[in-house]
Parts: sequence; C-alpha cells; structure tokens
Amino acid sequence: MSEVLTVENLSAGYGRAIALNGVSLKVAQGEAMALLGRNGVGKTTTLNSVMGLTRHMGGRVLLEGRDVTRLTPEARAWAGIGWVPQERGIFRSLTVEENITCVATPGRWTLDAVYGMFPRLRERRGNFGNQLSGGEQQMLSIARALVLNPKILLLDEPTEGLAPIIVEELLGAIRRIVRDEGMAAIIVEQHARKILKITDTAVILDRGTVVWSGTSPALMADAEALATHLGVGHHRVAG
Ligand SMILES: Nc1ncnc2c1ncn2[C@@H]1O[C@H](COP(=O)(O)OP(=O)(O)OP(=O)(O)O)[C@@H](O)[C@H]1O
Repeated sequence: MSEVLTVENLSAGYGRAIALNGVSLKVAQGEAMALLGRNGVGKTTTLNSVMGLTRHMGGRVLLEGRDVTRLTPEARAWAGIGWVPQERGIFRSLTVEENITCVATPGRWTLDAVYGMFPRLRERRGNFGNQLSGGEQQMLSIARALVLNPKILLLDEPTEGLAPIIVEELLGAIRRIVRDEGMAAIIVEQHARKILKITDTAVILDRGTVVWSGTSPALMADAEALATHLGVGHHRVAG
C-alpha cells in the first residue's frame, strides 16, 4: 500500500520545551489511524506538528512522498492535509453555507456531498456559525476540511464535550467518511474503544514518544496495553 503521510523521527515543541521526541508513524491510502494516550502526552502536538504549527526540532513530514517539513501551515493545507482543530476554527459571522463555500475546491467533496454526510448542516445552512450547537460546529469544521478535498484528514478529539447522542451521530459520519469513502485519517480520541471500532491502526503516545503501534483489532484485544498506557480497564470501560 502506498503511504499518504509519513512522519519520520519527528521532534517538536514550544519555545525550548520538547513535546515530541522522535515520533514516527505512517498512514497508508484509505487507512484510518487512532492516535491515543493520556492527557498531555503529545497527541495534539503531533497533529499540530504535521500541520507545521509547532517549533520543529528534527525529523521529517512527507505527504505522498513529498517532504513538506519546510512548508507553512497554509501551504500544507493546500498540499492536501485537512486539519480539524480541537477549537474547530469556523467563522462565527458567516453562515453555515458561506463557511463551506468560501474554502471549497473542486473534487469529490462538494457542498452537496457534505450536506449528504451531515443533513443537519443542510437544515442549518442559513444559520450563522455562532448560532450552532457544539456538535453542529464540529460537523461544520469537518465539512470545511472535506471540501478542500484533502489527501488526509487530521481530526483532533472530534467528540470532546459533546452529548452522547451527538457523539454517536458524529462517529457514524466519521465511520462513513473513512470506511465507505476511504479517506485517510488520523483521529485523536479519548474514547479508545469507540474509535478503535472505526480505525484500522492505532498508535499510543506517552511523554512524546510512541509506546505502542499496531492494528486496531490487536489493541482492542490487548487488555494489558489498554490498561498500562490508557488506563482502560474492566472498572472503566471508555466507550
Ligand atoms: N502552546 C503550548 N505551549 C507550551 N506547551 C504546550 C503548548 N501546548 C501543549 N504544550 C505542552 O506539550 C505537551 C503535550 O501537549 P498536547 O496538548 O500535545 O497533549 P495531548 O496528548 O494532546 O493532551 P490532551 O488530551 O490533554 O489534549 C504537554 O506537556 C503540554 O503542556
């Protein structure tokens, strides 16, 4: 399988502080990866570093074999890295439809296609960004990344802070995007078991390094790895 994204021995941080220490990972065409780990281990920093938003300290980021390590975040977005940040980054003073059409580029993911994926957004097409619920904002953030027709999607805790019913709706849409549409993705998630049902592979970080990597089914079956690295046990089944 050919790789969409290759992260090679990446070290990065903020100011002088090192947050990532030699992280390597690969995402193949059509593959979805769960990026897991306890709070503060470097999951967001990994996605931000792939986008070029942290201080680069070593290593490389390759997109379909092309070294993008020296590109600006904007150039990386145009090159095909779709970023859905934790804070969602939608325009609050534009309508839902304007938020989508102002960034759309030609390709598989059109306005109609994202409305098909998120019918709620079609219903709210005339509402302003600041009139949306948290779940709708998250859907809009994903829709905006999709209409850029990226080669890979980076989703940073897409279900954080949302009501359980919305979490299910969002996870259903993410499953369709990665499973049925074959979009490559890295998904940072707190609910390990829920996301492992959707993803193909998984990587666990601890203190800025990769401590486990393998297939999602293998991690689901590895009670020891789940307990050691994620604190997921019989007493606390996350998801
Ligand atoms: N803007 C920043 N400036 C300085 N240090 C930061 C910044 N953002 C994160 N850090 C530090 O980098 C380390 C990794 O943080 P990061 O947010 O990547 O972890 P995370 O695994 O995504 O955690 P969480 O699940 O809490 O979001 C932490 O020690 C954190 O305090």
